Amino acid sequence: MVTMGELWATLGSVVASAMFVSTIFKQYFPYQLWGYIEKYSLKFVRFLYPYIEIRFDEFSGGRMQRSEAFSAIQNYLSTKASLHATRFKADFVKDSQSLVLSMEDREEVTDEFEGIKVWWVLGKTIPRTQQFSFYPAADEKRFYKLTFHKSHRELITKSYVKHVFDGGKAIAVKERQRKLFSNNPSKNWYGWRSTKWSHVQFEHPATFDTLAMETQKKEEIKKDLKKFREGEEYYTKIGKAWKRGYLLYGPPGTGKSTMIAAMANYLNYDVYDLELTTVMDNSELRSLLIETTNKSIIVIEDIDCSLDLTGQREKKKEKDGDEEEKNPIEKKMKEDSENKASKVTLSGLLNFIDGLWSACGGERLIVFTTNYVDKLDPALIRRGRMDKHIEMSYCGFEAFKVLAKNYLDIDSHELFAEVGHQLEETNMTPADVAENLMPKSDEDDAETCLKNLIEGLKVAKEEAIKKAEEEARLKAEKEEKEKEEKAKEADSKEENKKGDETAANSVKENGSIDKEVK
Ligand SMILES: Nc1ncnc2c1ncn2[C@@H]1O[C@H](COP(=O)(O)OP(=O)(O)OP(=O)(O)O)[C@@H](O)[C@H]1O
Ligand SMILES: [Mg+2]
Repeated sequence: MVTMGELWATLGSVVASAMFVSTIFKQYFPYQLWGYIEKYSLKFVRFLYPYIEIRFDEFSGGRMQRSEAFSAIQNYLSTKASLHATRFKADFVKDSQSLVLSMEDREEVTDEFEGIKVWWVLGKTIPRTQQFSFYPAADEKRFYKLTFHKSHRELITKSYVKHVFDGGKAIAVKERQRKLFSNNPSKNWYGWRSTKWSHVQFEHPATFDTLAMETQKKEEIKKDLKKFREGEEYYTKIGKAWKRGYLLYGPPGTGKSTMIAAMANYLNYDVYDLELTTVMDNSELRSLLIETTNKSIIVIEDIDCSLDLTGQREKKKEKDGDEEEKNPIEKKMKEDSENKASKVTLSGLLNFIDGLWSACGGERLIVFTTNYVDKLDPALIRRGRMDKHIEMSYCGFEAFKVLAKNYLDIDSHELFAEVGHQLEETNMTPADVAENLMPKSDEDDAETCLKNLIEGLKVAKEEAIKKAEEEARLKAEKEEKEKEEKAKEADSKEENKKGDETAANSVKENGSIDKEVK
């Protein structure tokens, strides 16, 4: 079989002869004939070299954006290169567990598609300008060159190239290291290499298997997520942006943050942890959200604390208004501190969730968490914005069984019945159950841990009873006070009434005396 090297050697001699012939022609033939000669010599070369070349540059659109095609080809060829090439660049990905080999510069890789052979070469061009550069590598322009026989033009340009892109993208999804992004304060957004989001590798061990929750509820959430992930066509069909809002609510320690991690692991998505208190205003919020990538979960934790959802800021300003004129220096200081505080508003957030943001990109989940669902504005959590509401509640027996399996590696035990009975009577968060179940030393076995939990549940129950009694006492006291106050009020009203009547009577009497006098 002819290799590309041999082909080039043949071509080299043909080109040399052609150049020699062309020099002779230029000397002895008139200028008008050159056009014809060039045309026919090109045809001749094409006849001798029946191959087509396609070049895929690394950067398209200036140097700003790395070409998607280049990355896809790189991924696709990383699997082929390990079979054919002899020189590689090696890299570890995914926690140093798998080695990725990619082609070295100018290395040739052959591939076959439906019995047709094609050649790939990684090339680079170095600019000829003699400029001094701090980053010489940044001036190089790399590209992949695909060569194939011209008789397969149709098949290669349509089917094969698509096959390579799809294959490359699938590998990227599989090999991708997921990231946890946090937003930078806007004062750090500008300057060399600064970004709006910083990231670290996302490596949270939580999964739906380890999440303590009723099985039925868990399955429902998993199905919902799966439907979303595979729903590109469906969302296009119904004319809706490919986004979905989740609201997780429940007391602290019931697993809201853990659920987000499990979701990200299940979907294989990146996580953007959006800290709203460092976002100055709605336009900053917009530019942050626009920079998020697809296949991601955007998380806003404790939404009730990060946003002024009750309009209290407005009220506070009104109250301060009276004092403004009294102390101008204080007023200025107050203004400065207010200017520094976040001015993201509910309407800004809402506009973005279902307004403009819908137009850019898809495949994004937005998850809000709160401990107090009642505090949230109904406008924020209506379906369409927050499509799915999930209540994370106190630990039930099913959730306990998951924790027992996670922490003690047991599916059943004679003490389970007692734990179940106690859980029915006491509200304990999965976080507290987990803490009680965790072995505190090497000597602690499953039985000791379960006994600890039962003890913990009993204590919690007693405390809850005491708290309820205390609350009832306070309530009764308050009611008693209110009653007394009402009685007092009624008394004073009665007295006032009586006073008024006496006065009216005396006026009447005076009037009749006056008449008599007349
Ligand atoms: N449902 C659960 N399943 C498994 N582990 C849980 C669950 N709930 C809580 N935990 C454990 O408790 C810890 C705290 O839970 P998590 O941070 O998810 O609670 P949260 O609901 O986000 O609380 P907060 O409202 O305070 O943010 C977790 O690290 C996890 O180990
Ligand atoms: Mg949390």
